[in-house]
Amino acid sequence: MVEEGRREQKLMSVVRTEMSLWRLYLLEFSKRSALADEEGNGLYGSELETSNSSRRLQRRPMQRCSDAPSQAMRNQNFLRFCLCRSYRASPSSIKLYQSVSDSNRDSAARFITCTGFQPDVGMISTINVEVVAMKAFKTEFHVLILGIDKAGKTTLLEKLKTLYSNLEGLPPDRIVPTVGLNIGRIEASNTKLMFWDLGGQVGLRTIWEKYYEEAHAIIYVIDAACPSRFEDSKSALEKVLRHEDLQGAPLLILANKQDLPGAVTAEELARYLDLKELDERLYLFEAVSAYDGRGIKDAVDWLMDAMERSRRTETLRIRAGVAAGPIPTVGF
Ligand SMILES: Nc1nc2c(ncn2[C@@H]2O[C@H](COP(=O)(O)OP(=O)(O)OP(=O)(O)O)[C@@H](O)[C@H]2O)c(=O)[nH]1
Ligand SMILES: [Mg+2]
Repeated sequence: MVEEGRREQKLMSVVRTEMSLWRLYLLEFSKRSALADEEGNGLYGSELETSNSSRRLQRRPMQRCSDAPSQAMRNQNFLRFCLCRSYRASPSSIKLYQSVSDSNRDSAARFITCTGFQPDVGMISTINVEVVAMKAFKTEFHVLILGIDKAGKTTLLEKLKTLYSNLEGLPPDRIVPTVGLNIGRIEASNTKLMFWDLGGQVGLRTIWEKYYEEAHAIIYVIDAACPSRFEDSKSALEKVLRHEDLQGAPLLILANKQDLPGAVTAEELARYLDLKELDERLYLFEAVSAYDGRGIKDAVDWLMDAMERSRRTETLRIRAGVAAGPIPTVGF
């Protein structure tokens, strides 16, 4: 009892504001979901309901208050936001439901029940959260690394492996021009990324488009220290951007080889390329060196964020059949 009282006290000190309350739940939530994720599964609500904090809160009587709908909406939005951050999922792949029906249980989607308690307005509410794309949380993002020959694509891929995995990537002096495809897998901030690095020689560029449909994003590498090849880089990139299979794919343009004295900056490169095909695509120019690694982490951070926000990611998820689910209920 004393132990329980202490727990309650501790809980209530955390539950001072709505924000901290939700953080508490999400802590619980993410711990358990992460466990389940390792087995490739999500969680059912009942599993979460057995957690101490949830059980404690659920015992309180249900009440309603006058501004319940707006509070509920605020909660939902905040919860959705937190889930997006926690799982790097896109907001629309997370749907909140009023209740979990038996038919839902049969679906591939998993349910997680969180109990919400708002001390400020004295309202207790139960939100059943269906994370429709539970599997999608562990979806691998496919990133195409493109660019003309000798831009430094494979060197970049090997550097990414060194920076983001336990494997030491190949040193630059062991890298040869790419004829087929190099694949690299890394995990950054709980997100899995798979890179496809293709050969950039003229005769090999026709193969690029075979990978477009499945790609979440493109990294386009340019040798920033070699202005004589900018024109070739620009026209190859424009062709990539015109391809309809890459519609909406976020684009990260890397001004590589910054360790070399003559390398132009990302801004100079952007000015030079003067791309007209960007439309509403998310894009960024970033100065990097695949040799010494500068700029790479910032570039990868941006890329992950862009892929999460990108509508294309959602489209690919839907195509893979993971985002299908019942119609969400708004408010409760
Ligand atoms: N100084 C410097 N050299 C680099 C850098 N990145 C790549 N290189 C060199 O540029 C040359 C081409 O690098 P690769 O990684 O093979 O280029 P690639 O784009 O994969 O070329 P393809 O496979 O033919 O399309 C090699 O000599 C690399 O050592 C860099 O950041 N700085
Ligand atoms: Mg290569």
